[in-house]
Amino acid sequence: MLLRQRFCTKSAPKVKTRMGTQMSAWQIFQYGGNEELTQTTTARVPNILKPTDLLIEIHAASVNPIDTMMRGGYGKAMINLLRQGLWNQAGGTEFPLILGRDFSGVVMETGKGVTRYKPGDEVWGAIATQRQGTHAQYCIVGQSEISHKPKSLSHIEAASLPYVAVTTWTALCLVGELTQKNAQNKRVLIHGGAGGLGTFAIQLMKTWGAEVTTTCSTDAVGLVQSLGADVVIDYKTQDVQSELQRISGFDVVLDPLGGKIPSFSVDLLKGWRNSKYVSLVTPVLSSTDKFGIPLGLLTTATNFGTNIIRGFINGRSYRWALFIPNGNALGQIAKLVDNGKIEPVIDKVYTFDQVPDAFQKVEEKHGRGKTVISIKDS
Ligand SMILES: NC(=O)C1=CN([C@@H]2O[C@H](COP(=O)(O)OP(=O)(O)OC[C@H]3O[C@@H](n4cnc5c(N)ncnc54)[C@H](OP(=O)(O)O)[C@@H]3O)[C@@H](O)[C@H]2O)C=CC1
Repeated sequence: MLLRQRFCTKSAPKVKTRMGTQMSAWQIFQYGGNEELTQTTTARVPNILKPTDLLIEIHAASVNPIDTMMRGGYGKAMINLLRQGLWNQAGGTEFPLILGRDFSGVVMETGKGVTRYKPGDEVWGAIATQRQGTHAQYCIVGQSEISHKPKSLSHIEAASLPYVAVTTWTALCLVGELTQKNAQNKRVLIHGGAGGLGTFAIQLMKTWGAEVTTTCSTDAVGLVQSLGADVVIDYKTQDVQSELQRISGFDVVLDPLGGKIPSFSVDLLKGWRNSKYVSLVTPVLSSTDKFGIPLGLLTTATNFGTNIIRGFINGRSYRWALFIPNGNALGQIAKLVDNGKIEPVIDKVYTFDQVPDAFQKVEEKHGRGKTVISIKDS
């Protein structure tokens, strides 16, 4: 495990114009398993289509559970609906599809409406699901999806954070309504503390003065304690239900694991105290895949409504959160990183040729921090 391991930061290359019309990338041509991942050196370098878009040279990217799920077709009904606009502009189609949702890299070209960045700037970002992904030499991003990268991190270190950081921000801050000002002494339960998302969420909450309880396996207890977790429950050796019920009364519960979290978790919240259970496993994408968009949305709304009513009955609130690109949040997180408040936790770094191995690792679902792909320096 590379906790805060230092990698050389290379100075930004001289940027004048795009390097060529073809690039290396990992693509899929149909949904399926790892065997669908195809490496090419002749993918088309994407074009800037909107004035607020930028062309990025990617130095490093991470692999997230969403990449392995999208490889299998998860969310395709909704994501393809969102992609229609891009297809109309670029004349593209669903395949070949490049996976990968975050990156650290360098700005190569900017659209006319880009005001905050210029060629040569080092940036990081987590991009919308309908865009072509970041497991490639270049990608197109919108200026609202990125910020300047933390100066204190190498590209490999930086690439480990954007997707999990922005998702955590959405879940705990936008949906869970925690802020730097009000989080002090709040009691927060973070399930799955050893994974990519958990390792970031623990650090953010500790930086803001919350009291953090987390669950993880035996071998990860030391890791989550080193990140600041106040109470650690080892779900392999301890009775999670009785331990959590003993200390219950949480202001916010973050549930990234959905069905793996026992239903009693909702009852661990403080009653009648504006407490919130935030789940990162929403049925919206799986329901629309299964039933089509109208019926899938209806099923989701019914499910959501049931949980809201349940929340009203006991004064607690049940909410879902989804990744939403957020360059402003990344800018604030970059400052926390440069101030030494948050550190990247990297499980393993793979070369660009080893992308299928990186997918396999993430698919095993036993992350201890993040899985990163080195692209520029591979
Ligand atoms: N809605 C959204 O937009 C998003 C949702 N997510 C969700 O968050 C989940 C986690 O993401 P991420 O952290 O990146 O994934 P990782 O694969 O990095 O981590 C998953 C972690 O969960 C732990 N875990 C599994 N079961 C339990 C359990 N019963 N109790 C405690 N810990 C457990 C694993 O540890 P161990 O090896 O000990 O089992 C592992 O450390 C994803 O699977 C996805 O469902 C993530 C990002 C966006």
